[in-house]
Amino acid sequence: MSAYQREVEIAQHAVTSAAVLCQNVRQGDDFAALAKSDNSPVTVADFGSQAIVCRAIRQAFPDDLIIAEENADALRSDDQAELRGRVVAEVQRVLPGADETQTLAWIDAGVSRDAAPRVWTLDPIDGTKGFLRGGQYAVALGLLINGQVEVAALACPALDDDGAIFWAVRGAGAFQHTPEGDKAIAVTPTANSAEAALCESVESGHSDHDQSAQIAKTLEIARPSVRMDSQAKYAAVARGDADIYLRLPTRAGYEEKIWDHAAGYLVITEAGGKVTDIEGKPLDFSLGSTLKNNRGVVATNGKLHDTVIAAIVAAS
Ligand SMILES: Nc1ncnc2c1ncn2[C@@H]1O[C@H](COP(=O)(O)O)[C@@H](O)[C@H]1OP(=O)(O)O
Ligand SMILES: [Mg+2]
Ligand SMILES: [Mg+2]
Ligand SMILES: [Mg+2]
Repeated sequence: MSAYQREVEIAQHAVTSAAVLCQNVRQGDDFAALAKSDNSPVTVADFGSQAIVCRAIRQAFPDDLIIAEENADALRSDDQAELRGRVVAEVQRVLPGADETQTLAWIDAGVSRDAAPRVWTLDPIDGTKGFLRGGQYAVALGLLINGQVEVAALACPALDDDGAIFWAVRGAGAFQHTPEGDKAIAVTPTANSAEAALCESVESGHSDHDQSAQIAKTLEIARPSVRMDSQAKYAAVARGDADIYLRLPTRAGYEEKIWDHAAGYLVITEAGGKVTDIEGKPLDFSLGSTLKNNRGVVATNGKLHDTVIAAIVAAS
């Protein structure tokens, strides 16, 4: 039996169920968002997805901690009774018999923020803006042991025709789930930056598009950059659809959240690629909920990594 076999099974199953909930919501006629205190959107599906995944982890591994993006505070308020009811109803479609008290408690199982020897990190919907605009989004789950990402499960429900599920275990490879079984995935062999495909966020507030254009020019990249929401970008590089993912800081002081990167990081790394910050430093997942020792993220097929970092240094 391979290491973390049970964790992989639970994680894969959890993100797959959560993806079903998200697609159910997206296929409905109303998935309006609530604005959080930082003005970013959160929907019925973000809450429902977090409930599904946290429940699965709680049941299988009752002692594990979970650092997840959302919490149930807004849902508990009297003036959000309608939203709360819709979240419970969506959870019940996937888990018949779930009640309101349970649903809110499952969501709040994800409120840990500190580092721990064994802690999961969850983005119930990564790319909520993509979810809302009909673009890419992901359900991203990682297991950190002593600050290292050991297990990852990444559901990209809007990728390909029927969605795509990726998973990885440190030291054991990265895989895409298919009806015929799990298929190992690998990054491209591209070593010439002029032939590379670059991807980045749709949101210019999340990653500096002007600077990436300048870097693409330095690298003599001929193709226009592919803009995509969420950790689907990590999946794209991991399976060879793209060669480079740039996330260039737009403002000083923004600390990247671990749930925005842990799963994608392991999937690319295990597919043969490399992930660092914009200075080429390894991402440090050991510091709690943010990557406070890093700035931005650069993910590549590995072969292009040093060239890309040099181009970023030259552009800044
Ligand atoms: N200033 C920022 N720089 C980088 N990422 C950000 C910034 N503000 C929000 N994000 C995060 O970027 C993620 C989406 O990435 P992408 O644009 O690649 O799809 C979201 O999880 C979002 O976090 P949040 O959920 O708190 O809004
Ligand atoms: Mg996110
Ligand atoms: Mg999110
Ligand atoms: Mg969010």
